[in-house]
Amino acid sequence: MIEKQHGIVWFTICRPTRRNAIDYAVMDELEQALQLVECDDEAKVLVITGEGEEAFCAGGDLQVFHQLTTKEEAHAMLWKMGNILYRLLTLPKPTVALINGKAIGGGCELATACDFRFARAGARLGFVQANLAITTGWGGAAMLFEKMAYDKALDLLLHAQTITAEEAERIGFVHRIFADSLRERCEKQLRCYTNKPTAVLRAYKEAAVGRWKTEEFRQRFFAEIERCAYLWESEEHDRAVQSFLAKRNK
Ligand SMILES: CC[C@@H](C(=O)O)C(=O)SCCNC(=O)CCNC(=O)[C@H](O)C(C)(C)COP(=O)(O)OP(=O)(O)OC[C@H]1O[C@@H](n2cnc3c(N)ncnc32)[C@H](O)[C@@H]1OP(=O)(O)O
Repeated sequence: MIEKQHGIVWFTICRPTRRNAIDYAVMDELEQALQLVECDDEAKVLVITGEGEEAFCAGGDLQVFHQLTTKEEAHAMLWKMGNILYRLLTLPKPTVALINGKAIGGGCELATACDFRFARAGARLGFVQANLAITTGWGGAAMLFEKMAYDKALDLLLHAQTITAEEAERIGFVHRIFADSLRERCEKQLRCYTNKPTAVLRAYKEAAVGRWKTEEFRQRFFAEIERCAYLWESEEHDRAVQSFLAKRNK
Protein backbone atom coordinates (compact mmCIF):
# COMPACT_ATOMS: atom_id res chain seq x y z
CA MET A 1 0.00 0.00 0.00
CA ILE A 2 1.32 3.45 -0.93
CA GLU A 3 0.23 6.59 0.96
CA LYS A 4 1.54 10.15 0.91
CA GLN A 5 1.18 12.29 4.04
CA HIS A 6 3.06 15.36 5.32
CA GLY A 7 5.90 14.90 2.82
CA ILE A 8 6.37 11.20 3.65
CA VAL A 9 5.57 8.42 1.21
CA TRP A 10 4.63 5.32 3.23
CA PHE A 11 5.11 1.97 1.54
CA THR A 12 3.49 -0.79 3.62
CA ILE A 13 3.84 -4.48 2.77
CA CYS A 14 0.34 -5.82 3.40
CA ARG A 15 0.72 -9.61 3.68
CA PRO A 16 0.57 -10.14 7.46
CA THR A 17 -0.57 -13.78 7.20
CA ARG A 18 2.67 -14.52 5.33
CA ARG A 19 4.67 -12.32 7.70
CA ASN A 20 4.89 -9.72 4.91
CA ALA A 21 7.02 -11.98 2.70
CA ILE A 22 7.87 -10.49 -0.70
CA ASP A 23 6.27 -11.91 -3.83
CA TYR A 24 6.19 -10.44 -7.35
CA ALA A 25 3.19 -8.18 -6.57
CA VAL A 26 5.07 -6.61 -3.63
CA MET A 27 8.09 -6.05 -5.90
CA ASP A 28 5.91 -4.29 -8.49
CA GLU A 29 4.27 -2.09 -5.87
CA LEU A 30 7.63 -1.15 -4.35
CA GLU A 31 8.77 -0.07 -7.83
CA GLN A 32 5.70 2.18 -8.07
CA ALA A 33 6.57 3.75 -4.70
CA LEU A 34 10.15 4.40 -5.87
CA GLN A 35 8.85 6.00 -9.06
CA LEU A 36 6.57 8.29 -7.03
CA VAL A 37 9.35 9.39 -4.66
CA GLU A 38 11.79 9.97 -7.54
CA CYS A 39 9.37 12.17 -9.51
CA ASP A 40 7.12 13.96 -7.01
CA ASP A 41 8.65 17.09 -5.47
CA GLU A 42 6.20 16.93 -2.55
CA ALA A 43 7.53 13.47 -1.63
CA LYS A 44 10.49 14.17 0.63
CA VAL A 45 11.12 10.91 2.48
CA LEU A 46 10.22 7.27 1.79
CA VAL A 47 9.33 5.03 4.75
CA ILE A 48 9.01 1.27 4.22
CA THR A 49 7.19 -0.80 6.83
CA GLY A 50 5.04 -3.91 7.24
CA GLU A 51 1.42 -4.37 8.24
CA GLY A 52 0.67 -5.55 11.78
CA GLU A 53 2.95 -6.02 14.76
CA GLU A 54 4.40 -9.44 13.96
CA ALA A 55 6.65 -8.79 11.00
CA PHE A 56 8.40 -6.12 9.02
CA CYS A 57 9.24 -8.63 6.29
CA ALA A 58 10.08 -12.37 6.27
CA GLY A 59 12.15 -12.07 3.08
CA GLY A 60 11.28 -13.74 -0.20
CA ASP A 61 8.04 -15.72 -0.28
CA LEU A 62 9.39 -19.25 0.06
CA GLN A 63 6.13 -20.83 -1.06
CA VAL A 64 6.21 -18.89 -4.33
CA PHE A 65 9.96 -18.86 -4.97
CA HIS A 66 10.51 -22.52 -4.07
CA GLN A 67 8.94 -23.23 -7.43
CA LEU A 68 12.04 -21.72 -9.06
CA THR A 69 14.26 -24.77 -9.32
CA THR A 70 17.01 -23.89 -11.81
CA LYS A 71 19.66 -21.22 -11.37
CA GLU A 72 18.31 -19.42 -14.43
CA GLU A 73 14.81 -19.22 -12.93
CA ALA A 74 16.18 -18.11 -9.57
CA HIS A 75 18.44 -15.58 -11.26
CA ALA A 76 15.49 -13.84 -12.98
CA MET A 77 13.72 -13.35 -9.63
CA LEU A 78 16.88 -12.28 -7.76
CA TRP A 79 17.83 -9.91 -10.59
CA LYS A 80 14.40 -8.26 -10.53
CA MET A 81 14.48 -7.61 -6.77
CA GLY A 82 18.21 -6.80 -6.85
CA ASN A 83 17.54 -4.03 -9.34
CA ILE A 84 14.73 -2.68 -7.17
CA LEU A 85 16.96 -2.63 -4.08
CA TYR A 86 19.78 -0.98 -6.05
CA ARG A 87 17.30 1.72 -7.08
CA LEU A 88 16.21 2.06 -3.43
CA LEU A 89 19.85 2.26 -2.30
CA THR A 90 20.57 5.08 -4.73
CA LEU A 91 17.22 6.91 -4.44
CA PRO A 92 17.67 10.72 -4.51
CA LYS A 93 15.59 11.21 -1.31
CA PRO A 94 16.15 9.92 2.26
CA THR A 95 14.72 6.47 3.01
CA VAL A 96 13.79 4.73 6.27
CA ALA A 97 12.96 1.11 7.12
CA LEU A 98 10.47 1.22 9.98
CA ILE A 99 11.03 -2.28 11.36
CA ASN A 100 7.70 -2.92 13.07
CA GLY A 101 8.42 -6.62 13.80
CA LYS A 102 10.56 -9.53 12.60
CA ALA A 103 12.94 -8.76 9.71
CA ILE A 104 14.28 -12.00 8.30
CA GLY A 105 16.42 -12.91 5.27
CA GLY A 106 15.52 -10.63 2.39
CA GLY A 107 13.60 -8.48 4.91
CA CYS A 108 16.99 -7.47 6.33
CA GLU A 109 18.26 -6.80 2.80
CA LEU A 110 15.31 -4.49 2.21
CA ALA A 111 16.12 -2.68 5.47
CA THR A 112 19.82 -2.45 4.57
CA ALA A 113 18.99 -0.70 1.29
CA CYS A 114 17.38 2.14 3.27
CA ASP A 115 19.41 5.05 4.68
CA PHE A 116 18.06 4.64 8.22
CA ARG A 117 16.58 1.78 10.22
CA PHE A 118 14.13 2.53 13.04
CA ALA A 119 12.84 -0.50 14.94
CA ARG A 120 10.19 -1.56 17.42
CA ALA A 121 11.75 -2.44 20.79
CA GLY A 122 12.35 -6.17 20.97
CA ALA A 123 11.88 -6.81 17.22
CA ARG A 124 14.10 -9.64 15.97
CA LEU A 125 16.30 -9.32 12.90
CA GLY A 126 18.38 -11.93 11.09
CA PHE A 127 20.29 -12.52 7.89
CA VAL A 128 19.37 -16.22 8.07
CA GLN A 129 20.10 -17.07 4.42
CA ALA A 130 23.13 -19.25 5.27
CA ASN A 131 20.80 -21.59 7.17
CA LEU A 132 18.94 -22.09 3.88
CA ALA A 133 22.23 -22.95 2.14
CA ILE A 134 22.16 -19.72 0.11
CA THR A 135 23.61 -16.23 0.52
CA THR A 136 21.84 -12.91 0.39
CA GLY A 137 20.57 -12.71 -3.19
CA TRP A 138 19.31 -9.18 -3.53
CA GLY A 139 22.60 -7.30 -3.00
CA GLY A 140 22.24 -7.31 0.80
CA ALA A 141 25.81 -8.33 1.61
CA ALA A 142 27.35 -5.75 -0.76
CA MET A 143 25.22 -3.05 0.90
CA LEU A 144 25.88 -4.28 4.46
CA PHE A 145 29.67 -4.14 3.96
CA GLU A 146 29.28 -0.53 2.82
CA LYS A 147 27.14 0.48 5.78
CA MET A 148 28.60 -1.36 8.75
CA ALA A 149 31.97 -2.25 10.25
CA TYR A 150 33.48 -5.16 8.28
CA ASP A 151 33.71 -7.62 11.21
CA LYS A 152 30.20 -6.88 12.46
CA ALA A 153 28.72 -7.31 8.98
CA LEU A 154 30.58 -10.54 8.27
CA ASP A 155 29.58 -11.98 11.65
CA LEU A 156 25.89 -11.15 11.05
CA LEU A 157 25.97 -12.97 7.69
CA LEU A 158 27.96 -16.01 8.80
CA HIS A 159 26.22 -16.40 12.15
CA ALA A 160 22.82 -16.31 10.43
CA GLN A 161 20.91 -16.06 13.73
CA THR A 162 18.33 -13.50 14.78
CA ILE A 163 19.31 -10.69 17.13
CA THR A 164 17.15 -8.15 18.94
CA ALA A 165 16.70 -4.58 17.74
CA GLU A 166 18.67 -3.50 20.82
CA GLU A 167 21.67 -5.67 19.82
CA ALA A 168 21.32 -4.43 16.25
CA GLU A 169 21.48 -0.85 17.55
CA ARG A 170 24.65 -1.63 19.52
CA ILE A 171 26.43 -2.89 16.38
CA GLY A 172 25.26 0.05 14.30
CA PHE A 173 22.59 -1.58 12.11
CA VAL A 174 19.58 0.04 13.78
CA HIS A 175 19.55 3.81 14.38
CA ARG A 176 16.49 4.38 16.61
CA ILE A 177 14.25 2.22 18.75
CA PHE A 178 10.63 3.05 19.53
CA ALA A 179 8.66 1.30 22.25
CA ASP A 180 5.23 2.15 20.85
CA SER A 181 3.26 4.43 18.46
CA LEU A 182 5.78 3.62 15.74
CA ARG A 183 4.24 5.59 12.91
CA GLU A 184 3.75 8.75 14.98
CA ARG A 185 7.24 8.50 16.50
CA CYS A 186 8.75 7.95 13.06
CA GLU A 187 6.87 10.88 11.54
CA LYS A 188 7.97 13.13 14.41
CA GLN A 189 11.57 11.99 14.03
CA LEU A 190 11.49 12.79 10.31
CA ARG A 191 10.04 16.29 10.66
CA CYS A 192 13.55 17.74 10.70
CA TYR A 193 13.98 16.31 7.19
CA THR A 194 10.51 16.97 5.78
CA ASN A 195 10.74 20.67 6.71
CA LYS A 196 13.76 21.12 4.39
CA PRO A 197 13.48 22.06 0.71
CA THR A 198 13.25 19.01 -1.55
CA ALA A 199 16.16 20.32 -3.64
CA VAL A 200 18.42 20.23 -0.55
CA LEU A 201 17.40 16.67 0.35
CA ARG A 202 17.99 15.62 -3.23
CA ALA A 203 21.39 17.34 -3.39
CA TYR A 204 22.68 15.68 -0.19
CA LYS A 205 21.39 12.27 -1.25
CA GLU A 206 23.05 12.61 -4.64
CA ALA A 207 26.33 13.47 -2.88
CA ALA A 208 25.91 10.46 -0.58
CA VAL A 209 25.08 7.78 -3.13
CA GLY A 210 27.60 8.73 -5.83
CA ARG A 211 30.05 6.13 -4.46
CA TRP A 212 27.51 3.37 -5.19
CA LYS A 213 27.05 4.40 -8.81
CA THR A 214 30.55 3.31 -9.78
CA GLU A 215 31.06 0.33 -12.08
CA GLU A 216 33.20 -1.30 -9.38
CA PHE A 217 30.37 -1.24 -6.80
CA ARG A 218 27.72 -2.29 -9.32
CA GLN A 219 29.83 -5.30 -10.26
CA ARG A 220 30.15 -6.36 -6.60
CA PHE A 221 26.43 -5.86 -6.05
CA PHE A 222 25.31 -7.89 -9.06
CA ALA A 223 27.99 -10.61 -8.61
CA GLU A 224 26.21 -11.47 -5.35
CA ILE A 225 23.07 -12.24 -7.34
CA GLU A 226 25.02 -14.62 -9.62
CA ARG A 227 26.50 -16.45 -6.63
CA CYS A 228 23.14 -16.81 -4.90
CA ALA A 229 21.48 -18.10 -8.10
CA TYR A 230 24.19 -20.76 -8.34
CA LEU A 231 23.60 -21.90 -4.73
CA TRP A 232 19.83 -21.80 -5.21
CA GLU A 233 19.73 -24.99 -7.28
CA SER A 234 21.71 -27.02 -4.72
CA GLU A 235 20.08 -29.97 -2.95
CA GLU A 236 20.90 -28.41 0.44
CA HIS A 237 18.84 -25.33 -0.38
CA ASP A 238 15.97 -27.42 -1.67
CA ARG A 239 15.99 -29.55 1.51
CA ALA A 240 16.16 -26.52 3.83
CA VAL A 241 13.17 -24.80 2.19
CA GLN A 242 11.18 -28.04 2.04
CA SER A 243 11.80 -28.52 5.74
CA PHE A 244 10.52 -24.95 6.51
CA LEU A 245 7.43 -25.47 4.36
CA ALA A 246 6.71 -28.98 5.75
CA LYS A 247 6.70 -27.68 9.34
CA ARG A 248 4.11 -25.05 8.38
CA ASN A 249 1.88 -27.49 6.49
CA LYS A 250 1.55 -29.95 9.41
C1 LIG B 1 14.29 -15.27 -1.69
C2 LIG B 1 15.34 -14.28 -1.38
C3 LIG B 1 16.15 -14.61 -0.18
C4 LIG B 1 17.14 -13.51 -0.01
O1 LIG B 1 17.69 -13.03 -1.01
O2 LIG B 1 17.42 -13.11 1.09
C5 LIG B 1 15.27 -14.78 1.03
O3 LIG B 1 14.67 -13.88 1.54
S1 LIG B 1 15.15 -16.37 1.60
C6 LIG B 1 13.81 -16.26 2.77
C7 LIG B 1 14.35 -16.00 4.09
N1 LIG B 1 13.28 -15.95 5.03
C8 LIG B 1 13.06 -16.93 5.90
O4 LIG B 1 13.74 -17.94 5.94
C9 LIG B 1 11.92 -16.67 6.86
C10 LIG B 1 11.08 -17.88 7.07
N2 LIG B 1 10.08 -17.60 8.11
C11 LIG B 1 10.35 -17.70 9.40
O5 LIG B 1 11.45 -18.00 9.85
C12 LIG B 1 9.21 -17.43 10.34
O6 LIG B 1 8.00 -17.64 9.66
C13 LIG B 1 9.23 -15.98 10.89
C14 LIG B 1 9.35 -14.93 9.80
C15 LIG B 1 10.38 -15.85 11.91
C16 LIG B 1 7.89 -15.69 11.62
O7 LIG B 1 7.69 -16.65 12.64
P1 LIG B 1 6.26 -16.72 13.36
O8 LIG B 1 5.86 -15.36 13.78
O9 LIG B 1 6.35 -17.79 14.41
O10 LIG B 1 5.22 -17.14 12.21
P2 LIG B 1 5.10 -18.51 11.41
O11 LIG B 1 6.45 -19.12 11.20
O12 LIG B 1 4.04 -19.35 12.04
O13 LIG B 1 4.61 -17.97 10.00
C17 LIG B 1 3.30 -17.47 9.84
C18 LIG B 1 2.87 -17.74 8.42
O14 LIG B 1 3.71 -17.00 7.54
C19 LIG B 1 4.31 -17.87 6.59
N3 LIG B 1 5.64 -17.37 6.24
C20 LIG B 1 6.57 -16.89 7.06
N4 LIG B 1 7.67 -16.54 6.39
C21 LIG B 1 7.42 -16.84 5.10
C22 LIG B 1 8.18 -16.71 3.91
N5 LIG B 1 9.42 -16.19 3.88
N6 LIG B 1 7.62 -17.11 2.76
C23 LIG B 1 6.36 -17.61 2.72
N7 LIG B 1 5.58 -17.76 3.83
C24 LIG B 1 6.12 -17.36 4.99
C25 LIG B 1 4.38 -19.22 7.29
O15 LIG B 1 4.52 -20.25 6.36
C26 LIG B 1 3.07 -19.23 8.04
O16 LIG B 1 2.05 -19.57 7.12
P3 LIG B 1 0.84 -20.55 7.58
O17 LIG B 1 1.47 -21.81 8.09
O18 LIG B 1 0.05 -20.74 6.32
O19 LIG B 1 0.12 -19.79 8.64
